[in-house]
Amino acid sequence: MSTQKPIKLTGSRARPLTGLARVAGDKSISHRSVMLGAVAVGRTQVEGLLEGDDVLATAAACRLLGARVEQLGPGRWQIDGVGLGGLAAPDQVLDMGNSGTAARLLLGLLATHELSATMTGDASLVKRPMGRVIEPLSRMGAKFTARDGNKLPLTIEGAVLPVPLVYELPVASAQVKSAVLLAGLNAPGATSVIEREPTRDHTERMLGHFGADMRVEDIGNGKLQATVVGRPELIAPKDPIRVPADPSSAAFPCVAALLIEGSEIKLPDVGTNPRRTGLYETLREMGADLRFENEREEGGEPVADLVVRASELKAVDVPASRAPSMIDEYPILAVAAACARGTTTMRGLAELRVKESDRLAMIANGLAACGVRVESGDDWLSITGDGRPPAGGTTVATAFDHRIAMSFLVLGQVSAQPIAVDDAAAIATSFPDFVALMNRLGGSIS
Ligand SMILES: O=C(O)C1=C[C@@H](OP(=O)(O)O)[C@@H](O)[C@H](O)C1
Ligand SMILES: C=C(OP(=O)(O)O)C(=O)O
Repeated sequence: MSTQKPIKLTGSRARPLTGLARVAGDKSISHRSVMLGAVAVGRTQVEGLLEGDDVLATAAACRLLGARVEQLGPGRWQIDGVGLGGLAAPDQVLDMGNSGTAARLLLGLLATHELSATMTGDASLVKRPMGRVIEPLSRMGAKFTARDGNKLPLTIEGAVLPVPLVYELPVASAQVKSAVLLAGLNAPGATSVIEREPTRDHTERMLGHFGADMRVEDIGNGKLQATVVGRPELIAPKDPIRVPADPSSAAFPCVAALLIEGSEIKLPDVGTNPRRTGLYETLREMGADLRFENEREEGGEPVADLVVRASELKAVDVPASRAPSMIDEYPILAVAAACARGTTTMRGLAELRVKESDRLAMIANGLAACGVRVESGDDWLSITGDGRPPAGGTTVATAFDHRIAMSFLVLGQVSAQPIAVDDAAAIATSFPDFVALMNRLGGSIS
């Protein structure tokens, strides 16, 4: 949570959104390109890197660990790697800010480097569970001293003799999967992660792109096993990595355009990795007029241009099995559901409770304050709309959560009365250009 002065912003009834919306680079892919660049041999070039606070925290940490990480121009970065095993002990605490991805993935890399480092984060990150990575990484030989045993700040001592691991994920988490695979990079032999519910696979794809011996197999019973063979020659790719626009960020202008009558927008170069597109599938089921055009592949990731037209939405049941492919999109889906006709039920949401805020509670309380009928349980939400936007006319608490802030600013642009958010500063963690982009399209956030 920021120590800076809160930034209060208000979303008010907007004109139809039109035009081209270039959305910021994918956060997950940006973190990974900097981290893999830092441990590869040679110079990794990146285009379209997300320059949000979360990724800048990864860049700063990789510098403290000895890699050269430089910005050449807007979105254009280069990383001179130290080679696998070459990370150096940092002479300062690694501050991962608000970013769970930065903290957990970096702990993976550090776990098999013979060094000691202390890591912390902001008031939100220090509340989030780290036991989920401490447990497997300890089995690989790393040692941890953590506040309350499983929270930041913590000190990690990387393994002197790393042990490879076969690990079945107890929770559907790409961050835990990635932490174990990244630790496996500098362990002898093969390290595998087994998952029952497929989570985003950017680490697997990018490891392949850097030349690692990486394979993913279907091992039956609905399980996938991702295996990396340790101590590969990890080589900086010849061509720059082009980071697609983030489908999780594109979700906000997309839902705004669906809800604001008369809108039609185009979002170029959006990542369409099927492990990330659950929201778009759900919106289509709700009757959304959205289509992906010009589908292609760039740097091992599928991308397309997303065209969205205002649509009348109807309620749907969102199955728990879809949660991993849209885990960050429930706040904005809840906004769409509040304006749809009927009762939308979303299940399998337990993980929402351990994000930047308890998102399940923040969505339920925020929508109720805006006049929406909401019910919730431990891991589910149901939202009833009558096909028209709700009353609004309130200030919603965000708990320094970027996705909560952006979601309610979208709702404020369609609700009968404006909706303010108490602090929009966190938006800079993932989508620094959000307010300017929305207003350029015809939105009304000030
Ligand atoms: O691996 C990643 O880049 C991410 C994985 C997800 O977290 P979990 O692994 O905790 O589900 C997601 O919520 C986060 O925004 C980014
Ligand atoms: C959960 C998120 O990120 P992280 O876990 O990296 O903080 C998010 O961006 O919604």
